[in-house]
Amino acid sequence: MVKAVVAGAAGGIGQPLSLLLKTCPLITELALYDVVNSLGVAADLSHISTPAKVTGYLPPDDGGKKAMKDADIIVIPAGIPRKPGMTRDDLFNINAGIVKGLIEIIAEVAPKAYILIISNPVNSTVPIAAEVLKAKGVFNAQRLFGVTTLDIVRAETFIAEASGNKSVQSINIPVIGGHSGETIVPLFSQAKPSFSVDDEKLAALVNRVQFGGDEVVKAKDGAGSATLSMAYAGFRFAEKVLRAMNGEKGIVEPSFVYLQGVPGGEEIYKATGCDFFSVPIELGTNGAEKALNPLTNLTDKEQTLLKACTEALGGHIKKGVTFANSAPPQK
Ligand SMILES: NC(=O)c1ccc[n+]([C@@H]2O[C@H](COP(=O)([O-])OP(=O)(O)OC[C@H]3O[C@@H](n4cnc5c(N)ncnc54)[C@H](O)[C@@H]3O)[C@@H](O)[C@H]2O)c1
Ligand SMILES: O=C(O)C[C@H](O)C(=O)O
Repeated sequence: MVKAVVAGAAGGIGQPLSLLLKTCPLITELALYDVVNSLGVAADLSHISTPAKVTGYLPPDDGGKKAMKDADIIVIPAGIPRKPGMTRDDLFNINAGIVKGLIEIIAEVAPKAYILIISNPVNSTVPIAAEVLKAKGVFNAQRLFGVTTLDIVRAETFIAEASGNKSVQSINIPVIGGHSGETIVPLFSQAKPSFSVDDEKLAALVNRVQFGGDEVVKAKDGAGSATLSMAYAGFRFAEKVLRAMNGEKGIVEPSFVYLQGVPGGEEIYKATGCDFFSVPIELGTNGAEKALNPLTNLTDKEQTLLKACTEALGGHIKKGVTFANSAPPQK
């Protein structure tokens, strides 16, 4: 029996993500929580002929607690998205409180759940979640993930386009660091299969992965940010976590984790000085079982990207930690 929850299920990401989760045979119960419209989304999805039993919850009568009670995996895309001209950090003032409130509920009613955070700014919301769970005495770094899969999905797509590789799904590329602008570090030198483009094209590819989110925000012109590609990416990561929970071996995907709480993460922490960092993670029945070190054999250009990443990321992490430890409990 596997209970999955989407918190923010009625939103632009939440709806297609819930649809994809409803199609996943590994899930037996799918609880949809939102402050609006979740009952309608749940009724709609409940007619689909797949095993997961779908239920919807709103805040009244402790709906959040009921939705998340004893969940095995909780995916969080709750919060406001960017409009043109905004940075992800501009979302902090609203989304920090939303994530803090949801994690407070999870700490109480589903302390063992795997938590996958999509809400931006991921570089700060994941540290907020960790601090809240620590304060409640239920933090398990192996079960807390910032979802950075969209950066990997973009890198795979853009390489396939640039190199003319027709089998995009065979491409593997680590993207490490954080999830915003210069904190996103695609390691094209470690792409499999390897590929080669001139320096100018490589710089353009790096830039496109780092600022791919802006491309969508601009095209949507005030109507939000990436939702469909994010739902795909969020499902891809959640499904890998579920398959690993189910005993499948050899599943690796980068994710933004608390390095010192994941085996193998300590040496990456020492090299970057960042408590939280996205690196390839080996997933298993205990969640993040091993952080794989991608920092050996970086090219000079990647070293430069890494320096810019760690300089910015440290501040984002600190902002989240400070907020978590100073804001009062959320209602
Ligand atoms: N990690 C990534 O790669 C990535 C990619 C795309 C978007 N995002 C982020 O995901 C978030 C959601 O984006 P979206 O386009 O789906 O936004 P959206 O506004 O369409 O949906 C957000 C949903 O969250 C709900 N919500 C708000 N407060 C809530 C609460 N306390 N509890 C439960 N639900 C609540 C809203 O009612 C809404 O339905 C944004 O912060 C966005 O920046 C992250
Ligand atoms: O760009 C955004 O604000 C949403 C998301 O983080 C993305 O990368 O598409």
